[in-house]
Amino acid sequence: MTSTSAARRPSTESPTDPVRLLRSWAPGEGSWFSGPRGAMLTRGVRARPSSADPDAVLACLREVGTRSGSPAVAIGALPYDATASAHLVVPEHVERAGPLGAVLTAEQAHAPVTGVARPVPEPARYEAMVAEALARMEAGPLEKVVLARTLEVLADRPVDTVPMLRALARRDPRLYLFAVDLPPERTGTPRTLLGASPELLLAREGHRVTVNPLAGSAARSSDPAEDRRRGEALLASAKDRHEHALVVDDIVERLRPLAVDLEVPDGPSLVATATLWHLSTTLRAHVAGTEVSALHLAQALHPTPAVCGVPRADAAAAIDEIEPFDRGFYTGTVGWTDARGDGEWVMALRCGEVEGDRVRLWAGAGIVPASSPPDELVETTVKLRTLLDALGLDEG
Ligand SMILES: C=C(O[C@H]1C=CC=C(C(=O)O)[C@@H]1O)C(=O)O
Repeated sequence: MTSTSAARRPSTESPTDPVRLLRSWAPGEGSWFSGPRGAMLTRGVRARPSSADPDAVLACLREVGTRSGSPAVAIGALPYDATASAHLVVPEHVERAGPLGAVLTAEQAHAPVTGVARPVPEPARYEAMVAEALARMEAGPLEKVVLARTLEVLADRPVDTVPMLRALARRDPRLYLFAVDLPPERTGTPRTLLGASPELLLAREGHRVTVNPLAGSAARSSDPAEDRRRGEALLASAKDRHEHALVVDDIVERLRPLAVDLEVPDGPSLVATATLWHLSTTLRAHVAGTEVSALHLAQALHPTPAVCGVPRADAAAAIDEIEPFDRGFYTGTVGWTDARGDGEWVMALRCGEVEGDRVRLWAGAGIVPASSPPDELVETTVKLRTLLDALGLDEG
């Protein structure tokens, strides 16, 4: 563990206005995380855990807590590839508030970003990637794989992440909104991972554990009757229910050795974001003691088949071989964990990495034998809109 100056005292955690809190987020100064359980703004760096190993993080949090006399939190992001470097910090200040709710609707839209967005791979190549995954499924043990594509945006000026986060909050404040400073990669330019994810990997509150996988998606419609029809069709779709069940089964198998009283609903239900319907299952369980922290549980589940596939090793190999880019933190997990073992970790989806005038956006789709390449391309295009709209860019 490395420590930085403790010149500023940590704030005590007090109830506060979530909108005021959101408006005080500034890139380079700390991180933002919010969802249905509340919002968190952090500032400064008190310590950096030496690794993302959950025991090392818990030990670091307990040491910082003892030294500072107040409960410590670690916040950050873990990459898709568990062998790549995680980014976790123990902030100097943590301020919490209730959920954002529908409170930013009156806020002014910001000036759109202008620039060019280059798809990597090209859309036709993405369809070929899906076709290749389908061929692998016919030939071998692969049952499901999530394949992604990216948009590389080059803006005509440095991109301001403050209005982007506010735009995400305005559009759908109930999602998991995050903005995490990442260590600079090129020429010291600050990097921010920013997103509006609908998917909770795991929350631990005391002994209670909640897991909420999503898999199976359909684009929404502006016509209410058609919108409802699409939601109902998704709920009835054998292809999407299968894609979803593979995720739930994998989570149940990995959670069972770590938790008790596991409750698994009989079937999925529908949830909606501004652009998509998803199949959703909320699983609940209990864990004993603080030794199995939210971070332990998140790492035990990650990467679920909502972002990787089944069997995991075959899907990971297919992703490695078929996708022409490094996922970085996309399809990793973003969140926080504290010294009591509580925490929330969400899937890093509907997100982008902003670095000066460059933004990289990602979106993926779960491929199962009944998938069709053009439909999966459309699904990724709809998913990319979340961040494109936050940027104010038309391309997609
Ligand atoms: C991989 C993504 O979504 C996952 C989460 C929800 C639904 C999904 C789907 O229907 O394919 C994906 O598994 C993404 O948004 O980039």
